Amino acid sequence: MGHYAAAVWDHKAGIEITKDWNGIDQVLLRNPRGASAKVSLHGGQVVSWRNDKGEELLFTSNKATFKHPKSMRGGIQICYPQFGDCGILDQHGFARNKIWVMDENPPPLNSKESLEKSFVDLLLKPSEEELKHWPHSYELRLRVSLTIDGELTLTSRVRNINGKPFCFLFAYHTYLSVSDISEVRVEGLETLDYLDNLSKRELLTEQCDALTFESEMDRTYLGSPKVVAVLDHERKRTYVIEKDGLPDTVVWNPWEKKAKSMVDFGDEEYRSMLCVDGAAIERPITLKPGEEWTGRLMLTAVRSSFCFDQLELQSKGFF
Ligand SMILES: O=P(O)(O)OC[C@H]1O[C@@H](O)[C@H](O)[C@@H](O)[C@@H]1O
Repeated sequence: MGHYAAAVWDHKAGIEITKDWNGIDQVLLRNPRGASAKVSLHGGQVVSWRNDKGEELLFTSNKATFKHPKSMRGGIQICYPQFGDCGILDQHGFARNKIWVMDENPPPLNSKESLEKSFVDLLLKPSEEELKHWPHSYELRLRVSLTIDGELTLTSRVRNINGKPFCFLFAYHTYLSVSDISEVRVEGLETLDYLDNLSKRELLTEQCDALTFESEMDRTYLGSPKVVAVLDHERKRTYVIEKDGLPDTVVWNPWEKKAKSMVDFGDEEYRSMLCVDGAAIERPITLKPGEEWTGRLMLTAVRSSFCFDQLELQSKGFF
């Protein structure tokens, strides 16, 4: 890291503001090695994450619509304050459909945080109109940062501004780009209990050594470990997904039949994506007035070969 002086590469130096097709601001984060990430004020959604070779690591559907207020199919969506359809709000809550605001003078989140990353802070607060539907005063601060190694970190802080205690669920709905779903294996979820969302959230226990995919899957793994790995053999790439404050992991692939029923998703696109979401779903988070919650997701994409990925995962503390 030595020769990238903090003064040359601070969080502002690596930032560019662009507009999307609807004129809504997007923030492009870049690092000196050529990796990048793009975050939209529409939904606070990460719409792109590229490595230093310019390869896109997140999936976006070719049929995705970029029309406010509908969220875009792909990237990383913020699901808050509801996950799925269990609640009074629209599926996955309202955060992914709102226009967020960029904080021009973001505070330091903690003293240990290095400036040698480019980052942006987006804010979401309820309007008077929104308080009629969900009467809780909150501030949601999302920090998206990109390091010199191309690691992408999303840190969300929810604060109860005043009033009464409230509860919420949260998920980083993360669409990973994969070569072919039949070549993919997820490690770290073996032996865990999960809710099967395809059979009325029935509680089951994972029996397989590693997850592989042959049909539709929609599961919430409970009390999952801090690190989960998604291995893509054909592309020789391993995604390492690390999380804090997010006890659950959702794994979703719509497969053929559901893909055909989704208007903003191609019939065959289920082959090239997999959603693995760090989440807090089983136990709602409760905040008393003035309290704050933090949930963090760190994504790394490493080159893997049969032996090498063992070493990489080891160095990440996976084994
Ligand atoms: O179509 P949406 O609202 O973006 O949701 C997509 C999927 O998101 C997943 O996280 C859920 O587990 C699935 O049940 C859901 O179908």
